[in-house]
Amino acid sequence: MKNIGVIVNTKRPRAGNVLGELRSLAEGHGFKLYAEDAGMAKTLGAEHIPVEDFGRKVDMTLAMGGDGTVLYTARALHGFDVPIMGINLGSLGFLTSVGDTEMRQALEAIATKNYKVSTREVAECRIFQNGDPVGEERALNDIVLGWGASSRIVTLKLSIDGELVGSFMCDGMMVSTPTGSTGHSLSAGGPILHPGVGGFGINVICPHTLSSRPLVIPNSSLIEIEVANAAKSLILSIDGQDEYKVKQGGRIKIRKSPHEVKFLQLAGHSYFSVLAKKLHWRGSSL
Ligand SMILES: NC(=O)c1ccc[n+]([C@@H]2O[C@H](COP(=O)([O-])OP(=O)(O)OC[C@H]3O[C@@H](n4cnc5c(N)ncnc54)[C@H](O)[C@@H]3O)[C@@H](O)[C@H]2O)c1
Ligand SMILES: Nc1ncnc2c1ncn2[C@@H]1O[C@H](COP(=O)(O)OP(=O)(O)OP(=O)(O)O)[C@@H](O)[C@H]1O
Repeated sequence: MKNIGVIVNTKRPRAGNVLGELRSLAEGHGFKLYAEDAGMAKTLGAEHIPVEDFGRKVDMTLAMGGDGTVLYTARALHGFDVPIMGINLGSLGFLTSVGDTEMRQALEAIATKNYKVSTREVAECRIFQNGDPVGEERALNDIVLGWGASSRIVTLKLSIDGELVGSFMCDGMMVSTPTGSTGHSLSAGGPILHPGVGGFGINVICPHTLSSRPLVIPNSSLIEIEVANAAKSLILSIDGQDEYKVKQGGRIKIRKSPHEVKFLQLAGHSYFSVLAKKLHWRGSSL
C-alpha cells in the first residue's frame, strides 16, 4: 500500500500534534498521502483531492478523530474497496484501531502488511413517504427512527420479510449492524453483536408494553418499519451523520448492503479487550 488517504477531524485538539509525525513517518516509508482538506494537504505534504476521488486514487485511508470520524470516512468511501484504519484523537474511539501515540506502529504495520482485516457489514436503507421514494442511505452503525418535535407517543409497525412482527406504541425504533451494536443500541439495552456475526439488531425505544425485547435477525432479512400513527414528524438518523423527517405514512426498508467496510487493525488487536477497556465490559469481580 503506497497511496494513503487522510481524513482528519481538525476540530479535535490533538489533531495538530500528530500531523508532523504522520508526515515524516509517511516520507520515511515512501508513502504518498492524499487529503481532502487543502490546509491539511499543505501540512502533510499531501496531494489535495476531493474525497470522491479517494476511491480511485488511494489504497487505504487513515481516519483520524473519534468514532464519528470513522463513520464519516466510511460514508465518504462507500462503494469503494478502500480499507480504513482509525487513529483515535477522540474520547472513546471504539471503532478506531490505534491510539494517537501508536502512529509509528500503525505506519510500520501498513508498510510491512502486518495487520488484521476486520470486515464490517453495512445496512442500506430506503425511505418512502406516502409510497414515494425520498432517499437512500447506508449505515455502518445504525438507522434510528425517533425523537421529533414533541413527546407524543407514536405507533410503528415492524415487518420482516413481509410478515408483520408487531405494532408498537413507543418513542421509536432502531436497527443496528453488528458494528453499531456497541453504539446507540447498547444504550437502548440491545445485545452486543460480535462484528463476525451476520445479522441486524432491532430495538424498540421505550415500547409501552412489558413484553418487548431486542431482536437479532439474519442479515438476509428485509426489515420494514411503517409510521402507522404519529402526530409529529419523526427524525430518521443514519449513523448520526444524516437526517430525514418522516411523517405518518412514512416507511423505511432496510437490508444488508452488497458493500462492506474493512477496518485495518494492528496484529495484536483484540475485540474483547477493546470491549473491556473502552466499554468496561467485564465478568464477576470475585
Ligand atoms: N444514546 C446513545 O448512546 C447515542 C445517541 C446518539 C448517537 N449514538 C451513537 O453515535 C453514533 C454517531 O452519532 P452522533 O454523531 O450523533 O454521535 P457521536 O459521534 O457524538 O457518538 C456518540 C457516542 O457513541 C460512541 N459510538 C459511536 N459509534 C459507536 C460504536 N459503534 N461502538 C461504540 N461506541 C460508539 C461515540 O464514540 C460517542 O461517544 C450513532 O451511530 C449512534 O450509534 C449513541
Ligand atoms: N474530516 C471530517 N470532515 C467533516 N466532518 C467530520 C470529519 N470528521 C468528523 N466529522 C464529523 O464530526 C463528528 C464528530 O466526530 P468525532 O469523531 O471527532 O467525535 P465523536 O463521534 O464524538 O467520537 P468519540 O466519542 O470517539 O470521540 C462526526 O459525527 C462527523 O459528522
